[in-house]
Amino acid sequence: MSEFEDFRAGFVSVVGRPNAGKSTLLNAMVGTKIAITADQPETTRRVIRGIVQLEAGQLIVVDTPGLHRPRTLLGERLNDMVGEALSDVDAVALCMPADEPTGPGDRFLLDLVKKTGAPILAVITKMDKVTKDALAERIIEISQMHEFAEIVPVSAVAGEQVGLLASLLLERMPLSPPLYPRDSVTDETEEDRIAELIREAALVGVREELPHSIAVVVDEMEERPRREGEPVLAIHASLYVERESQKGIIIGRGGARLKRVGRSSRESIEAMLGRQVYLNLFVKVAKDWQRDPKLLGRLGF
Ligand SMILES: Nc1nc2c(ncn2[C@@H]2O[C@H](COP(=O)(O)OP(=O)(O)OP(=O)(O)O)[C@@H](O)[C@H]2O)c(=O)[nH]1
Repeated sequence: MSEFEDFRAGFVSVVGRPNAGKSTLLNAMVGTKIAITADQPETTRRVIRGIVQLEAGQLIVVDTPGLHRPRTLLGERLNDMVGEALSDVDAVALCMPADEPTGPGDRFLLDLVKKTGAPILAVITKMDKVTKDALAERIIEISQMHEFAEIVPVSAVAGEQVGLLASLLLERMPLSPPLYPRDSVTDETEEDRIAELIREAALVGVREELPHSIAVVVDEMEERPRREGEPVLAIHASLYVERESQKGIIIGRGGARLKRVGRSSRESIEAMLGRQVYLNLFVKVAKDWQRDPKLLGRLGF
């Protein structure tokens, strides 16, 4: 009998309108921080795979950028990524918040994911935000939308029913040996994850169009020997904005804001890597990068 005879492994697409709680759910399922979260909608830019390692199998979770009407080339690319993320999945988790009624965005997404032919599980996110009665009503409302494979209320923040959701998804995965090493949590590179942590820190408290103008690239990482103890990891990263005026906002009076961003991203990078790092952040202007195909490519889109 082979080691993985009853093992299941497959791909799950997590979809939902902006701010539905997809990234928080993904992090809770994986058990570590893979996707960054923020209060502003449309924080998620790239398709991130988180790998949920379970006793009896592996869920490769694809996090999709919130669907929205494309206004820029970046917007169009994001929507293309949603299409790619949806092809060839074994199950879809359609996230809808408990504290907001069903809207046209949810129905649009439902029609889109129906085309995959994969089982669709309705996930009612943020259940901690509503009363039991309100949740019961929301379940009824969602059950009338479509014949879902399951309707699962969860709270990623409180960790409620996240494990149940994972096992309901796993039941729908094909029998397969592990698709990724048993100890990996993502297929993102370390550089990408570091850049995302810096972007997350830079997003705190910024408003209007600025969040979409920020991109982060890790330029270089080097081991720096020290006279005593372990070497320190030096990270050089560039934080791009689209206009000179935005540079001032990011840097802040006397560099105070940039210092805060540097400190908090260094702390989260150290927590992720479990070691001390030295972070060197540069703020640069890449004029209108969201509309410039060459710059988009260079910034990793
Ligand atoms: N109370 C509560 N808040 C939650 C829960 N899950 C997510 N949130 C909050 O909802 C907001 C949006 O969460 P995200 O996970 O970034 O949402 P998203 O769907 O990935 O958003 P996009 O990147 O816009 O697609 C954040 O402020 C989260 O803290 C939950 O279970 N309970």
